[in-house]
Amino acid sequence: MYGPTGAGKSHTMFGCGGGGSGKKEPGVVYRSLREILDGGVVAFVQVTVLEVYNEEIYDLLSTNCSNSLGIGCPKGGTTKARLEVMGKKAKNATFISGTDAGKISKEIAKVEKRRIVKSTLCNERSSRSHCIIILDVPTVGGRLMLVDMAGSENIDQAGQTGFEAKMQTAKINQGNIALKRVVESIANGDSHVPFRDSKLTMLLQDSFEDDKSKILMILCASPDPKEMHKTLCTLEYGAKAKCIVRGSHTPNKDKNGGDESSSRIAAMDEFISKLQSEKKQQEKERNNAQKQLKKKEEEVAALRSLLLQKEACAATDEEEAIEEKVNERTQRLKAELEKKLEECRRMAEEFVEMERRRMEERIVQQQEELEMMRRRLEEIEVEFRRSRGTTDETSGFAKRLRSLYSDDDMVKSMDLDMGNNNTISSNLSNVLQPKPQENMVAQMYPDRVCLSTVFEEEEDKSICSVTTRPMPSLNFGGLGKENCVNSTAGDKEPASCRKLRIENIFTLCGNQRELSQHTAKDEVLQAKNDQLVSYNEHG
Ligand SMILES: Nc1ncnc2c1ncn2[C@@H]1O[C@H](COP(=O)(O)OP(=O)(O)OP(=O)(O)O)[C@@H](O)[C@H]1O
Repeated sequence: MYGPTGAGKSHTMFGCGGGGSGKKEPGVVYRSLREILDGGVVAFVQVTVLEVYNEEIYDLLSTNCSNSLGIGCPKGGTTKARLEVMGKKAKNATFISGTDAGKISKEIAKVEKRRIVKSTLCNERSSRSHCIIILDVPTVGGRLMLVDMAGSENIDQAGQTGFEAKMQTAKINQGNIALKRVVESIANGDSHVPFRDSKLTMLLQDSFEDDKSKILMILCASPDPKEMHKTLCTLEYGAKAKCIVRGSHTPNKDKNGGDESSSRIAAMDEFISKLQSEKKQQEKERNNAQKQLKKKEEEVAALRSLLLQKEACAATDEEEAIEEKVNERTQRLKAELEKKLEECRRMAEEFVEMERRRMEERIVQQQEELEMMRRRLEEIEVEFRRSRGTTDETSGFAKRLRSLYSDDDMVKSMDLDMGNNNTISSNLSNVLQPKPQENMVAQMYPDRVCLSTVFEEEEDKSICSVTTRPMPSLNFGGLGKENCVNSTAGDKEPASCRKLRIENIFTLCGNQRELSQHTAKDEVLQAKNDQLVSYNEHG
């Protein structure tokens, strides 16, 4: 029983509510006795009650007062026998025996009152001694030692004054401190355990050293909050006592002749097995932790793969969006291209229509000009006939022109009917003769009239062209105007001159197509003539 003063050690040990076995609340001593004797198995016990006070052992059951001490004797005045310690036991200790738990309890209750108590500031009946009740059961060879320790206390807190009182408190604490050292030494595995530092530890040595013994420590703590620090110290002491591995630290020579090494080895084996069990537990926890870690890693991997899938989907969506934009833009550009093409087509049609209108206007204009030219020729012819004194209007060049242009075909304007070219030629010859009247007409219309006659010798045809337009850019090629006007069919003029005239005629008429065709035809004929001449010359 361990704890600070006033915590309830004596109350737990002996109970309260009356003396002997008749207590309403019996303590551990009476309960144990009843359990041993009333259990039906064991019918006999020997009880010894000892008190350790000031490092002396007193027999509370002895009535011999020879060794009695005056100090601290209960009111009853009964002296207590002081005992010597022999080995680990009190020599000549008195015991009471019996099989009746009630009677024994009453005797114990009597001697309980013989314990030395004193009123302190902490406890009105503070035990000043350690009380040891030893229950021997010879029939089974067992022993139960119940120890009610004196309260560990602070001298100042206990209000102790005077030298003797302080010495008494110091002695009490000596037993407590010695027991504390023994417990710590055993717990630490020291080779030396200080059992002999106090009488209390000497009497308890068997209990600590016997491998078969069991030690139960009851810690008492005060409910007073002011005693908190004491309660903590008490708990620390109890925790230290729990670490005791009995039998491994103290020499033990058992009855079978075994030495301490066997018990030490057993203790070591037990310690090793304890460590192994702890290791197994730790490995189990580690395996569980690894499983959880693996599970977490799998979850992380799954989440990563999910993230990658999401990113891939996002990339695909982005590509699709880009492709869709490209398609949309392509469609828009195609539409714009179609629109532009349509616009170009429309512009081309407008241009063609405009050109067609312009050409029509030009044709109309040319027709008007031809008509005007024709009328002018008629006037000239009338003038010419009048100057000659003839009135024949059915012949002549003007008449022929009138018949030719009776229909409005502009193409025929350049393709004169060659079937009657002699007449035309003669008429033209007449018309184009450099006669005084003609000169006169020419003088009258110097920039409006220009006549040119071409005789196609090879085809025996003559082409006559007349124009009343201003001469745009006629090429006379060194030929005098007189030569051009006065040319006849019989004249031997050079081919270049003849070509030049034809070009002039077509230029005047504005028909370049016929000009190119005629020129090409002329060149072909010229080539044939040259071949023929060459053939004749060489036979
Ligand atoms: N559990 C409890 N129920 C009722 N009263 C109790 C209890 N524990 C202790 N007490 C009372 O407290 C007082 C002190 O108890 P007790 O004498 O047992 O303390 P103690 O630890 O033995 O002190 P000390 O070490 O000084 O002897 C006593 O009057 C006791 O009746």
